[in-house]
Amino acid sequence: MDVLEVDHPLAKARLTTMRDARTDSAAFRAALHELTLMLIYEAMRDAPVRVERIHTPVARTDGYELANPPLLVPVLRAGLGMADQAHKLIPDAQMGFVGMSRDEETLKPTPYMESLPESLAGRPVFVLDPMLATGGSMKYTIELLVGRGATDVTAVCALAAPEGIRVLAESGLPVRLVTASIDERLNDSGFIVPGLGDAGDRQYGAV
Ligand SMILES: O=P(O)(O)OC[C@H]1O[C@H](OP(=O)(O)OP(=O)(O)O)[C@H](O)[C@@H]1O
Ligand SMILES: O=c1cc[nH]c(=O)[nH]1
Ligand SMILES: [Mg+2]
Repeated sequence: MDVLEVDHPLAKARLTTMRDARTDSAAFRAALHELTLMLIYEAMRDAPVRVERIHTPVARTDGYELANPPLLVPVLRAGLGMADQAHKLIPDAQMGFVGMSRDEETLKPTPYMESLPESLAGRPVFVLDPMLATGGSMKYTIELLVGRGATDVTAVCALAAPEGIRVLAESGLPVRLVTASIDERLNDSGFIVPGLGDAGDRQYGAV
């Protein structure tokens, strides 16, 4: 599996804000918004473009537009904090939604919502979720997408644990990962270490 760790001072600075336990919800959301722009920018680096001739006020030149914009799929709740920013960079993208909540005892994902186009054949898909921990939620989401014909999935995550990366790599699913950091490990409660805590709670409050 291809893994791109976006190792950039600006990404590190936003991630530091998100990690810091003193950061309040508003500042956490703002940092995630800005980090998302950076992750999507890197994730789109090799996206195919269509070339067309245009006129500037001065001369004719080549113009470029995305040949096949990805479907954006935020995983609720925490992925919602990445959705608008990804859409800002890729305004032509369609958006689907998956709702998933991890059982904090078993660490298994419990899906509660799914709103996706019927066929994803031939369409790249970007799954937006700040956290890849055990990998259970992401694997479940990608299986849903593959069930609808997706063959080209990018998981866009602020943080990833080695355990979750291994689960995706060994799944054989057609996925690559773009993340701002591969952290050390999971703790006994399934939280990423050093991590940033619960990404949903830190944005929206504890449920
Ligand atoms: O890799 P995993 O072990 O499956 O954990 C990662 C999942 O946990 C978090 O969601 P959570 O279940 O806390 O839901 P929330 O976004 O509503 O807070 C996170 O946003 C991922 O979806
Ligand atoms: O560290 C973690 C692990 C799973 N989900 C989160 O929000 N944070
Ligand atoms: Mg949560």
